[in-house]
Amino acid sequence: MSDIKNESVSAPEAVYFIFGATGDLARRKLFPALYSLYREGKLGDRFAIVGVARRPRTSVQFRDDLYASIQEFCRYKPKEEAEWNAFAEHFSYHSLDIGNVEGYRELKAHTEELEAKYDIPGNRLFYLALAPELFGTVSRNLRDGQMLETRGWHRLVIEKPFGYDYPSAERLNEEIRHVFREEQVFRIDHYLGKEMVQNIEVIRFANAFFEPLWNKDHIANVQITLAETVGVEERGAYYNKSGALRDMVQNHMLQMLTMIAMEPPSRLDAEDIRDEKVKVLRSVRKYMSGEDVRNNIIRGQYAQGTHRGKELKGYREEESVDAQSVTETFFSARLLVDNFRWAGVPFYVRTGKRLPVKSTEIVIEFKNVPKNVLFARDQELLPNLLVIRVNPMEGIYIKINAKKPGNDMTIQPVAMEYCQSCQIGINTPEAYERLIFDAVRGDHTYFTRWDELAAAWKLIDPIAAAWREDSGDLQFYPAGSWGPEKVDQLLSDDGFHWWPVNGQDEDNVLWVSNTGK
Ligand SMILES: NC(=O)C1=CN([C@@H]2O[C@H](COP(=O)(O)OP(=O)(O)OC[C@H]3O[C@@H](n4cnc5c(N)ncnc54)[C@H](OP(=O)(O)O)[C@@H]3O)[C@@H](O)[C@H]2O)C=CC1
Ligand SMILES: O=C1O[C@H](COP(=O)(O)O)[C@@H](O)[C@H](O)[C@H]1O
Repeated sequence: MSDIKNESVSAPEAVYFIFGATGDLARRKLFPALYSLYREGKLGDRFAIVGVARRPRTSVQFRDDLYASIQEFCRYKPKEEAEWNAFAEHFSYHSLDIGNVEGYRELKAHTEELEAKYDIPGNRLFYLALAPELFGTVSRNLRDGQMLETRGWHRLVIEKPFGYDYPSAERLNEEIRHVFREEQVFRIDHYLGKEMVQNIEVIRFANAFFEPLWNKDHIANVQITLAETVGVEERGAYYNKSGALRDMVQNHMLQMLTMIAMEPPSRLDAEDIRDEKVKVLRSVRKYMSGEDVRNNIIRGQYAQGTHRGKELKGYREEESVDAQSVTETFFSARLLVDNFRWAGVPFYVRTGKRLPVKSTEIVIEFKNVPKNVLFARDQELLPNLLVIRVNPMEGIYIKINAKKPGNDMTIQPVAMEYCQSCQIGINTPEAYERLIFDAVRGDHTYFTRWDELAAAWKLIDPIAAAWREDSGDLQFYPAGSWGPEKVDQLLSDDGFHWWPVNGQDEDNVLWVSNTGK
C-alpha cells in the first residue's frame, strides 16, 4: 500500500509499537495521548498497541502501568471497568533488547496474531521513545527481523534530540534512511503539535488586520519567550550534554520563529509549508565568529535562588551535573532573518529553566505611527502589540491605543483578549494526541523534515563552536529570576525592551483586559 496521506477523521487500522514503553515519555505523554484518542473515537476498534522495552513485564503488569499513567496524566479518566477493559485489552507487552534481532522475529509472530485478531491489514507505526543512539539499530533490526514485510504501510516516529550537531544528525539520518524513506519518517517536535503554534498560520493568513502588516515596514521586533520554572529535575545527565541551545533552541524556538516568519505557502500542504519553513531557516543570519556570538547571544546558568519563598539549588548542585559545568540553562539571542520581508527586524528569543513563570509567548511589536500626529505630541504612545499565548495559557491578545473617557485627549493602552484556554481548557487536545493522530494518518505537516533539521543544526553549530572556544561569557543568574541582567541590554541597545509575559508586569499587576481579569 502506498504511504499517502489519509484525510479521514479516524485513524486507519494499525498496530502501534511503543519502543521504550517502560520509560518516562511513554508514561507521561504517549499512553495518555492514546487513551484520549480512544475516548474521542479516533482510534476505532481495529488497533493494537505493543509496548516494547528490555525489562521483563507481563501484559497484565503492563496494563496496570498503563492504568496508573492514565490516572495521573490523562485529561480523561477511565469511566467504568468494562470501558477500561475494552481499551486495555488492545495493549500487550513484548520484552526485547533493541540489539537482538532474534527478538524481532518473536515480535513479528506476536504482531501477526494481533493483526489477525483485529483484522489489521499490515499497517505498522513504530514510535521510538528511546535514546537516539538506538534509532539506527532499531531501524536495521526491524528490517532484518522481517517486521517490514507486510502489504500495509510502515511509519517511523522519532523523538528529539535528533543528533548532537549537524554531522551526528546526518549520520543518524543516514542510518534511518537505509531502511525508511523520508516520507515514512515523522520527526517529533512537540511544539508543532501545540494548539496555538498551529494557530499562527490562521492568525497570520486569515486576518486582513495582520496579513498586510506582516513585514519590516510595520513590525518593529518580534519577541519569543519560552520560560520554565522547573530546573533540570532528574534529567541532569541528558541536559548537561545538551543545554538550552540543543534542548530548546535548535527545535522548539526555531520552529516557532519559522512559523512567524515564513512566506504564505502556495497550498496548505505539508510539503509546501515545510518548503517555506526551510527557506526561513536558510535566511536566518549565522553567527560565525566569537565576536558575533558574544554581541548577539547571551547564555546563562542558574545559581542558587528562591522562587515563591522556596530555596532552590544551583544547576551545578543538581543530580548528575558536574560541579564545574558550563552548560547553559538560559539562552537569549537577537536573530535576524535576512530576506526581503524581514530585513532589519530583530527577532529576540529567550528560553530558560528556573525562571519566575512557566510561559511561552510570542509578541509582535508593531512600529509606531508618526510622532507628529496631533494627539501624540506630548504623550508617549505605546506600540501596538499582538501577543500569541502558546503555553500554558492559550489565546490571543491585542494591545491598542484608545481615548481615555473624559474631556481631554488622553490616550491609554487597552487590551482585547481572546483567552482560549479559559473557554475550552488548556491544550485541548494535547500536542502528543495531535501528533500521533497525524502520524498514523500520514500527515507530515507538523513534523520536521530532514532539510529543516539540517538547516537548524547549521545555525546552531557555529554558536556551540564559539562557546567551546571561550566559556568566559557564561553568566550566572539566581534561580527564580529572569536570567542574566545583560539580557535586557540586548534589547535596550536597539531601543526596545522585553514585554512582560502572562499579561503581568514585574509586580504581578495585570494589564488592562476586556475579560475583566
Ligand atoms: N521524557 C520526556 O519528557 C521527553 C523525552 N524525550 C525523548 O524521548 C526519548 C525517551 O525518553 P524517556 O522516556 O524520558 O527515557 P527513559 O530513560 O525514561 O526510558 C527509556 C526507555 O528505553 C528503553 N530502553 C533503553 N535501552 C533499551 C534497549 N537496549 N532495549 C530495549 N529498550 C531499551 C527503556 O526500557 P528498559 O529500561 O525497560 O530497558 C525505557 O523504556 C529520549 O530520546 C528523550 O530524549 C523527548 C521529549 C521529552
Ligand atoms: O522538549 C522539551 O520541552 C520541555 C518544555 O515543554 P513544554 O511543552 O512543557 O513547554 C522542556 O522542559 C524539556 O527540557 C525539553 O526537553
